[in-house]
Order: sequence, then structure tokens, then C-alpha cells
Amino acid sequence: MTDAVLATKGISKSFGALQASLDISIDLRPGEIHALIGPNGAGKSTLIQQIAGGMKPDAGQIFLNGQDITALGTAARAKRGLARTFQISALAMEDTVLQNAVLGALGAQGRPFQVFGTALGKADLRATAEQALDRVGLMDHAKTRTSELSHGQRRQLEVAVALTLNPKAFVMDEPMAGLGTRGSKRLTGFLDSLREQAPILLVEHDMDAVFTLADRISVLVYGQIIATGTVDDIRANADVRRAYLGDDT
Ligand SMILES: Nc1ncnc2c1ncn2[C@@H]1O[C@H](COP(=O)(O)OP(=O)(O)OP(=O)(O)O)[C@@H](O)[C@H]1O
Repeated sequence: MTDAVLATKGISKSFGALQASLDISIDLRPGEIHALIGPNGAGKSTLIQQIAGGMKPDAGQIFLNGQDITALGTAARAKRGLARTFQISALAMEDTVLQNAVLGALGAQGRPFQVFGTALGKADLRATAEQALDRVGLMDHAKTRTSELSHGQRRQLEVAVALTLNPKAFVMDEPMAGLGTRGSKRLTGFLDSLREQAPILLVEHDMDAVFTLADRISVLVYGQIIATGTVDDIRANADVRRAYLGDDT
């Protein structure tokens, strides 16, 4: 598996006659943002779910830091440092920003059911949570109720919660969805800086964000990776232009 942080090897998954993933091998290297793009229904979510542990592949393996994690469930993968963000939001909207981050830190320690009042008092948990909030620029909003945050700030808070797990790799599912132009630009800048922390496998429809952020792009069409390469490689690839980007790009 060379030095890949996260890798799939020959992942396949079908739903009846529909082949949603076909022999997919991709990897995520230290410090990179690897974007996964493809038309609607190409199989991006299916692949991400198999990587995160919510869906079992019919065949193939998934490796985190060279270790085979295929048999592990979502929680076990998360504990090992696979941080999936931006699926249906797991934030507690009525709690404060700090409380959400502390809850994340609690989960990271395997104590998710500890009484909340006690948890906030625990200096180590609070320190972990505050450090994560500081990293994403939300410390000024620590006491703000989460429901009062903008969409973009909620995305940042989700990253902060993920950071309390000390992630080895991020898997991000459409972080730009629902954000306006300004919000997308801001989040793009933030994700750009986050790759130093841990590499990011990024599923995203916003091509401006993808072309700005991605070190490499893989293109998925009908369950198969048809190309992997740099932004320039992908822009110039005739198959990709035909299948996905349109010939006018
Ligand atoms: N649980 C399921 N049962 C049956 N078919 C499914 C299931 N999940 C996904 N599919 C089908 O698998 C194919 C791939 O779907 P998937 O959601 O992975 O695509 P996607 O690339 O994420 O699409 P989008 O960009 O619209 O989110 C689609 O044809 C979809 O209808």
C-alpha cells in the first residue's frame, strides 16, 4: 500500500443488476486533497459509505495506514482516525458550539454516555474541544447556540468535532452543498489549510472548489473510475470531457 493513508483495493458493490462500484482502487496520500467527482448516480455516495463503514463491499478491501479495516464498523473506523464529515449533520442544534465539541471529544474517548454536566467540567475534554474550536476559528462562538450559526460555520463546527478524534484522514461528503458563493469561498480557504492536519477525500459537485483544492481528481462514471490525475490531466482528458465535464470546458 506504499505510503497511502487511506486506500481501497478492488472495491465492488452491486444492487441487484446495478453495478454501483466496480473494481475501485483509489488512494489518499499524506497532505493531499483527492477529489472524487462524477455525474449524479455515478456511485460516489456508495463508495464513500463503503469507505466509512456504513455499507459492506461485495468484494475488495479498505486500508487505513496500511491496515485492513474492511471488517470494522463505522465507529471502529472513526476511532482509528477515519473522520467522515458532512453527511446528515450530527450536531445538536440546541446545544452550544462548545458543548458539541465536548461531545465529540467524549465520543473520541469512548465515553459518549457520560453525564453532560460532568463532561463539561472535565479539563482534558474541554481543552481538546477548545483546541479544536480554535483550529477552525470558532472559539469566539464557543457559547453560541449551534442553531444560530451560519451554514458555513456549522461545517466548521463539524470539522472541529472531527478534529477531536485526532483524525488520520478526512472523508468529506459535499461540504459546499447549500452554501452561497461567499460561504463556499470561505470554506474552500479553510479546507485548503486543513489538508496539513490530515489528507482529505473530497466528494464535491462544486467544480470551482474542486479545481481550486484538489491535488488529484478521480472521475467516477457508472461505478467505475475512468481517470485519476491532476486538475490539468482531468481537464484535458477526452473521456472525462465526454462523460462528465462537457466539451465546452
Ligand atoms: N441502497 C441502494 N439500493 C439500491 N440502489 C442503490 C442504493 N444506493 C444507491 N443505489 C443506486 O446506486 C447508484 C449509485 O448511487 P450513488 O448515490 O452512490 O451515486 P452518487 O454518485 O453519489 O450520486 P449523487 O451525485 O446524485 O449523490 C444509483 O443508480 C443509485 O440509484
